[in-house]
Formats: sequence, structure tokens, C-alpha cells
Amino acid sequence: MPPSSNGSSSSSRGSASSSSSSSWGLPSIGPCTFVLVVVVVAFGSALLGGYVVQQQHMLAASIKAEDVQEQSQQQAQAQAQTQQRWRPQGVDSGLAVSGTQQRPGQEGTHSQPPAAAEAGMHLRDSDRFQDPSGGGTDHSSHAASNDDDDTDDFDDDDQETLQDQEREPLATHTRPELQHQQQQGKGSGGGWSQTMLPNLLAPANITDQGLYPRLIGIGCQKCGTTSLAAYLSMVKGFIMSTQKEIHAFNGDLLYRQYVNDSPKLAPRLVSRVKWYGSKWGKLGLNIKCDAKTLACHGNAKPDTVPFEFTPRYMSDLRRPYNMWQMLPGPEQTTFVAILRDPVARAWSSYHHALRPEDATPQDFGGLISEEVRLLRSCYNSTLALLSLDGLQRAHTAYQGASAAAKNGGSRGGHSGGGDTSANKGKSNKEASGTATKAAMGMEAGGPFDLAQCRDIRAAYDAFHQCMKPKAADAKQPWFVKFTLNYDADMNKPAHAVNRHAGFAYMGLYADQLFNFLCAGFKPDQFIILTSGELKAEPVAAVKRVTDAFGRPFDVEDMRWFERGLSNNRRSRGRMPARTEALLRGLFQPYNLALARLLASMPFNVNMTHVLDEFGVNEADIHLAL
Ligand SMILES: Nc1ncnc2c1ncn2[C@@H]1O[C@H](COP(=O)(O)OS(=O)(=O)O)[C@@H](OP(=O)(O)O)[C@H]1O
Repeated sequence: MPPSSNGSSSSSRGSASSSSSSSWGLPSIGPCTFVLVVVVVAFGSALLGGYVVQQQHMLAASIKAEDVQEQSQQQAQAQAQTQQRWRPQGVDSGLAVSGTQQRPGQEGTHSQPPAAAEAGMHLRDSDRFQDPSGGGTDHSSHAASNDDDDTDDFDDDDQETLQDQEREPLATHTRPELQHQQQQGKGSGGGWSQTMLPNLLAPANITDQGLYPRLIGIGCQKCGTTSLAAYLSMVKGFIMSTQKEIHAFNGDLLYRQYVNDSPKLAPRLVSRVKWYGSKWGKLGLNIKCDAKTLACHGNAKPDTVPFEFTPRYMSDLRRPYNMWQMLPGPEQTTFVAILRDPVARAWSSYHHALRPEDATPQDFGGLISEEVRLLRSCYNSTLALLSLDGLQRAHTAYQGASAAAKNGGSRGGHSGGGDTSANKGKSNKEASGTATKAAMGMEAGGPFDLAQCRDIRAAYDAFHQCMKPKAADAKQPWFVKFTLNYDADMNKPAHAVNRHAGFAYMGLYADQLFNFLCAGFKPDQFIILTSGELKAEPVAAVKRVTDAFGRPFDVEDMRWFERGLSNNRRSRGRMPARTEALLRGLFQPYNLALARLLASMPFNVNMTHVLDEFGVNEADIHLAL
């Protein structure tokens, strides 16, 4: 009977040597013959194995050759398409996005305003760090937010593409002032080679109604964003996303590049846009897209202001670029940022990061002194956009620009809102032109010349290269979470360290705001509030936002304004004096740069509050550094 398997066959052969005939009925063989057979079989196997390996190599080589060929074809196509608007092919498909979870007992401990509760809104603080063990959402009483953990499926899926195309050049785009600078060969002396990225969803492809959130809160973490989001959600017509923070623009800078080169990504992009819209639930946008033409439309009522508030949009320098590419109407979107004294912000951020399980809370002073040391060594030479040297050199130009700005009256004044409202700003934009540009200091050589913008990817790289050897623990440097998680270097186990980090880095607001301009947005799209302003005059602060949309401050229930509102992670006690002095010294020039930036461009800002919040003298704005 033939064996039913190799196993039985082998055991039969094993018994053959000791019996006169095999159970297969074959003639018996002696030991020499057996050894010979084994040698022949082994030799044959080796030959066969070698052949297989050789075939594999040939196959791999041919695949590689095809890849190279395909890549060069793609590059040629991409070059040919550079000036063409992208038209994706493909079908729409669902995007699996993990929902954020409500904090247990949230309603009990952290009362929500009525309007927010009605809308099923989850008020969130801005920084839920991942469980280092990979356990996902942190259910501790402290954990509530979904900030910046980059766990979004879309990003994960993009990793491969990102690595493949990491150093692809960016597509050319048309922003007159930038083109001009490039043509003139101006720039930051080997600094900014990056050209503007086109946005993906052409405004021509969207209907007027409700496709995009008209208002996006971009920062800052621990600056009062929870309160402002809650206040706004109580104003009639302002519709907050079903969770405060959406983190919709995580990921890499090169979405358009990817989609150009890899049409299979088109449906995912469309899915992402739809997913974003779905975050407004039934009240919201209900976006429908045709994946072939990328024509999308939503059905939010035209007189509503759908909004969301993700504080980390501002401090992660990649996000504005992603927003520019992925917002259907990037130039129609209004942004609101609350700015807070960066020293107080850092202290609040530290307490936000502490967990009950931190048996020995990290030493704030120690963390800050390392961070300040690293920033001082590496930040200005790599990641900084507004070089302080540049500001000093441009002092003369700045004074001229500032005077012109005052005469032109194009920037937000002390009254706040008014003519400089973000929406009304559209007509300002039309009216602007060379004179305003000069007033804004954006002209070549001006203090806020867009030539100071940088290729953020390269800047991050340089920042890391500079800091790594200087970090106390190069394997788990504190800055990973804030600047390194854009590529495969993301070191998940380092979360335990990272959540105690970046406290100072996140307070360098001038560069962060300027970076939005680098991405393509205009100053008059930004409403700037300060924490002090929000705390002292919540109604006036919210009115500045409603005014910007030409909407009445229509609030049924004022109780929440009177009571104030915050998440439950509050800072406690006082920062050690030495650490405070260290931070004040670090921030002083950046605060001044911020005040100058805000004063000289048509941001919607109340400068009185800015000067108060940042301890800057008005006279110093006009002095050389
Ligand atoms: N209305 C108002 N105006 C100004 N500041 C306010 C307001 N409400 C809360 N807070 C303070 O803001 C800190 C929390 O900020 P966020 O809500 O942005 O935190 S988070 O980023 O969402 O986690 C937190 O700061 P600290 O108390 O210093 O930790 C809050 O006290």
C-alpha cells in the first residue's frame, strides 16, 4: 500500500535497513547503496536549490528593473503634469478611522454646555498620548484628548509611500511673490527651495455650501481652547465637530505628490475628505464626492459656521501644508489661534502630561534645561523660520513696512475685529497688492519675507541631526514626538518620555504662525486671541470671532460664559524660579518677533492684549533687536 504521507514513508524507509524487503515491495539495498542514494539526493537538492535562488535573483532583478523603468516613467509623467491640475481616477471607498472614545465619567466630572451636549460633542483636552504599551486610548481619569498621536489609519497606510518618495521634489505652484523670489534667485541662501504646494481640491470643484469647516482652531495647546470651543458651540449657527479635536491633517507633506504618482491613493484622499465632513454628524457637512472628478459638495446650511479645534495644528510645522493641500477652500477658511505666555503654557503642559502612574514625576526643571540647551544649540540654525539675525538685518525695512502698515490701516487694530475681519478680509485681499505687501514686510528683504520659509522636511532633518548627538539619551530623545514622527523613525516606545517633552518648543509661536503663511495662507485669515483676553473678556473675545463671520453674537444661555470652562488637567503650584528665568530668557526674542509679526501684518488681532500677554513694550516693537 503506498504511503499516505511523507511521514509514513520515512518511517517505512527507516525500517527497510533492518529487513530483507521494504514494505513497498522494492528490492532490499545495502548500507553503501543507501549512502550513495543520500549523497545523490543531497547533491540534486543543492543544484535545485541553487537554481531556485538564481531564479529568485533574476526575478528580483527584473522587478527592480521594471520598478526603475516605472519610476522614471512616473517621474517623466509627473514633470509633464506639473502645471496641470490633477484629475484622479478611481472609485470612492470607505476609510476606516478609529473613533475617539469618550472619557469614562466625562459628563459627570466635566459638565458640558447644553449646546455641546445636544450636539453629542466631546470636549477634549489636547493631548492624549498613547499608552506606551500600545494599549490605545488612555482611560485614566486624566486622559481625554486625541492630540497628535498620529494613529490615524491614513497616515499609517501612507508610511510606505512616504518612504518610497521621501525625497521627491515638490510640485511647482503659483504664488506670485514666491515665484518672483524664485525667479530672482532670492531666498534664504540655500534655505527655502520649496515651492508652494497646490491644494488638491480645486475651489471650482466645490459648491458654495458647507463643504469645508469655515473655522478651524489651530492652537495652542493649554491656551484655553476647550473654553473657546465650548463658548463658540453655544453661539447660534456655530456648529462644532462631534469631538473637539479631529487631527485631520496628520501625516506627510506630500499628499499631492503621492496622488499624482499613485492614482490608487485618490480614493483614499476622497475618503479622508468625506471622513472629515462626517465629524460634524447629522448637523454637519455630509460631503459627497465624485472620486473621478474630485468634485465634492456638502449640504451644511450656508449660514452656519462648522468648526473644529485641534490645538496641535499650529505647533506641528507639517500640518499647515497638509491643510493647504487638503482643505477644499484653503483661502476661504478662517483660523483662530489663542496665544498664551509660553512660560505659563509650558507649566500647564507639564501638568497635562503627568499621569497618576508616574511614580516619580519627571523633573520639570531637568527637562526644561535639556530642552533649552538643545533649542539654543540647534533651533535657530535649522528649524527656525524667522531668523533673529534676519530680523535684525531687516530692521530698516521693518520700520518702513510698519509705518506703511499704520498708514494703510490694514492690520487689526486695538478695537479687534472690525474692518480686518477674516471674512471681510477677502475684499481686503483684493484691495491689497504691492503697497500692502510692502506694509506687511513680506517684500524681498523685509522682516517677514517669505523667502525665509523653509522646506520643513529638510529643516526637521537638520534639526534632528543637530540634536541627536547632543541629547542626553539619543535613543529616546525628548523631541521625537514633536518633530520626528513624520517618518519611519517614529519610536513608539518613546511615548513614555515624549509626553514629558516639547514644553518650550511648543511656545515658539512666531515661527508657527509664519509657517502658515509659508504654506499659502494669508494673515487676514487668522483671528488671534490671547489667553488673558479670553479669560478677562470672554464675551468680547467670542464676539471677535462672530464678527469676523458677520454673524450676531446670539447666545441663549450665558451661564457657561460666566462660569468659565476647562478640562480637568490644570497646572498647580509655581514653577521653580530658576526654571522660569531660563524659559523667560529663551522666549524673550521670540515673543518680540511674534509681536512684530502680528503688528506688521493684517492679522485680526488686538495688539493691546498681545503686548500684555507677552510682556512686550510697544516701543520695543519698533526698536532694533
Ligand atoms: N476661559 C479661559 N480663558 C483662558 N484660559 C482658560 C480658560 N478656561 C480655561 N483656561 C485655562 O486653559 C488651560 C487649558 O487649556 P486648553 O483647554 O487649551 O487645554 S487643552 O490643550 O485642550 O488640553 C488651563 O490652564 P492651567 O490652569 O494653567 O493648566 C485652564 O485653566
